[in-house]
Amino acid sequence: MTSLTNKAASTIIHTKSVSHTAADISRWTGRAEPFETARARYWYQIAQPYTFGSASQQNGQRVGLVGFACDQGVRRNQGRVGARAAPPLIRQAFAALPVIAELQQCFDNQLSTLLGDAGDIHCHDHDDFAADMLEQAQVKYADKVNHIIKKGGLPIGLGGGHAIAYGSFLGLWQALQPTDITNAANATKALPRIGIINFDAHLDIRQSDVATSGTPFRQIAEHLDEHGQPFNYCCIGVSRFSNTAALFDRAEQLGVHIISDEECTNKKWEKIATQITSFIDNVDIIYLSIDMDCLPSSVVPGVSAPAAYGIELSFVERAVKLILSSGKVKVADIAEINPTFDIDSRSCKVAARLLATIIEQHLLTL
Ligand SMILES: N=CN[C@@H](CCC(=O)O)C(=O)O
Ligand SMILES: [Mn+2]
Ligand SMILES: [Mn+2]
Repeated sequence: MTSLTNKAASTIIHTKSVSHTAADISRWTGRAEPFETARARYWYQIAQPYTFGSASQQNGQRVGLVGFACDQGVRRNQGRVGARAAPPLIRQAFAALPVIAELQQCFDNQLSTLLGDAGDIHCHDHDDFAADMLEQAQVKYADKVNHIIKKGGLPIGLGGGHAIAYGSFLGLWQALQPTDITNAANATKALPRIGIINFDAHLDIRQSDVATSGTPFRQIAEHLDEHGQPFNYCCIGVSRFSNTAALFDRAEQLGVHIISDEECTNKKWEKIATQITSFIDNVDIIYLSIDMDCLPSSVVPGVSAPAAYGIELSFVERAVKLILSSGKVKVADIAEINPTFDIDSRSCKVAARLLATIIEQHLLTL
C-alpha cells in the first residue's frame, strides 16, 4: 500500500507556521452560586491549565483538553470552512455545565486534578490551499496528545475539522512506542491492538493526493499497514447517501466494521451493543472519535457537512458510555463543529454535552 498523504508532512516545504496558545483560564466562566452549597459546582470552577512538565512524571491532570483550531482539511475537501473557530466555543459551553454529584463524591478533595486545559493548536493562512499548515498542525497537536497519554491522562481533542483524527492517532501511536528500544524486552514487546471507533455519517477513507478532512482513517490504515499492524475500524452512523460506492468498496477492502445510520435507528439497542462490545473485545486500546455530523442537522446545524438523517443524540450518548466503560479508551476527539452555521449555540451545546459524557464516564470507570 502506498502512502502519499502520510509522506506529505515530511516532503512539503514548511513555508508557513502553526502556533500553540496556552490555556486562558479567564475564559472558563459560568454562573456564580453564592447562595448555594459548594455542591453547586461547575466545570469552569474545576478546570486548570494543563500541567505539562516532564512526560515521565505522572502528575498531569486526569483529562487534558487540546484544541485543534484548524479547518484546512475541510477546505481541501471542498467543504464549508469555519470549524477552526470551534474549540473555544465548545469549551465555553462545557465550562457552564455542572459537575455531577457522583463525580464530586468519587473525587471529593481531588477535583482540581481532574481537568487540564492544554490550549489550542492554530493553523494560519487558511486561504493558501497548497501550504502545509494542516500537516504541521497535526504534528504539533499529536505532540500534546502523546504527552498527555504518557503522563497517564486522557487527551480529548476539540476540532477543528476531522483531519484532527490523524493527529489524535499519531499522538497515540507515538505514546505507544517503547522509549528504550535498547532494552531487549521492550524491543520484542508486541504493540497493543488498536481499535478505532468513529461516529460519523462519512467513512473518511477518501483517496487523495493530500490529507483532507475526508482522508484521516485511510491515512491511519496506511500508517498501520506500513508498520505491520492491523486496522481495526468501526464506523457508526454511516449514511448510504453520504458515501460513494468507491468508498464502500474501500471500506470492504480495509475490513471496516460499518454500523449504518439506519441500523442505529431501526435495530434494537441490544443488537448494536453486542456488535460494539465484540469489536471492543477484540482490541486492547481504543481511539474514540465523534464527528458531530453523525447527528441530524436539526440537532446540530453547525457542522461542515450537515446530515439529512443522522443518528439520535440519546443513541450516541448510550454508545459512548458503553465504549468508555470498557476502560480501553486512550484518546478521544470531537470534530467538525462549524460555529458559522450554528443557531443559538445549539451545536456547541450538544458537543459540550458529549464532552461531559466522555469525561464523566472516563473518570467513573478509572
Ligand atoms: N469529514 C468529512 N468529510 C466528508 C464531507 C462530505 C461533504 O462535504 O459533503 C467526506 O469527505 O465525505
Ligand atoms: Mn462526517
Ligand atoms: Mn468525519
